[in-house]
Amino acid sequence: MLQVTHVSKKFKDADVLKDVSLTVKPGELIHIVGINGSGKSTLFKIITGLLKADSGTVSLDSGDVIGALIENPGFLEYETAWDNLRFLANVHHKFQADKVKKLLTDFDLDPNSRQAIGKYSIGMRQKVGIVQAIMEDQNIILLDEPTRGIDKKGVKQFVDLLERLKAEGKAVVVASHDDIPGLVYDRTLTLENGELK
Ligand SMILES: Nc1ncnc2c1ncn2[C@@H]1O[C@H](COP(=O)(O)OP(=O)(O)OP(=O)(O)O)[C@@H](O)[C@H]1O
Repeated sequence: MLQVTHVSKKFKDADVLKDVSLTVKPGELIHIVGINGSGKSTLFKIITGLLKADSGTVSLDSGDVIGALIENPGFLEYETAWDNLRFLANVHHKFQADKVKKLLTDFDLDPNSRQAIGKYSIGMRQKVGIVQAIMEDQNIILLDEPTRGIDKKGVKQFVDLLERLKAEGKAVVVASHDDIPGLVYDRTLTLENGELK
């Protein structure tokens, strides 16, 4: 279980997050809606430890592992999607080839492609970014504008994927500025003027 308690963050004089609290339980699918610049990425960066909050806490249960797609996923541009995913998972000694193959194929990406990821379209990169956020059986998954650049068929595949994750008891938080067609959430919260309600 993820618990964000009274988190605040300022950049210079701007209050980006003001006393934000959020609890995410296993199997929950949560939507955080907010316009560009409302602080969605900042919140995810604080949850993952990339940024430090000015005050407040983030806590996880023992055994919780966070997977995240934040902003534009960074990859080794001259390497293939497969080699990028293998590299990332090997950092944790957890590369599951069969699983990665299935996740890529489910998104109409070719696991055997020799194309460098630098030549992928934005939507294709997003798909690989989503795969890296879940391929190690992470149980708390944070996805920032996950469907950016993804076509209609890919969005449907994404919705199916989230339903499967939910059925497996994974918690997913999707941050986006608009609705993702077909996606039904357990809860929708709005991030506005630094407040999450
Ligand atoms: N490192 C930083 N230093 C200064 N200001 C920052 C920094 N990171 C973010 N900001 C500012 O904080 C605000 C929130 O940014 P953030 O990226 O969290 O918004 P967002 O909701 O994710 O936006 P988008 O939907 O455009 O990705 C913005 O005004 C941004 O300019």
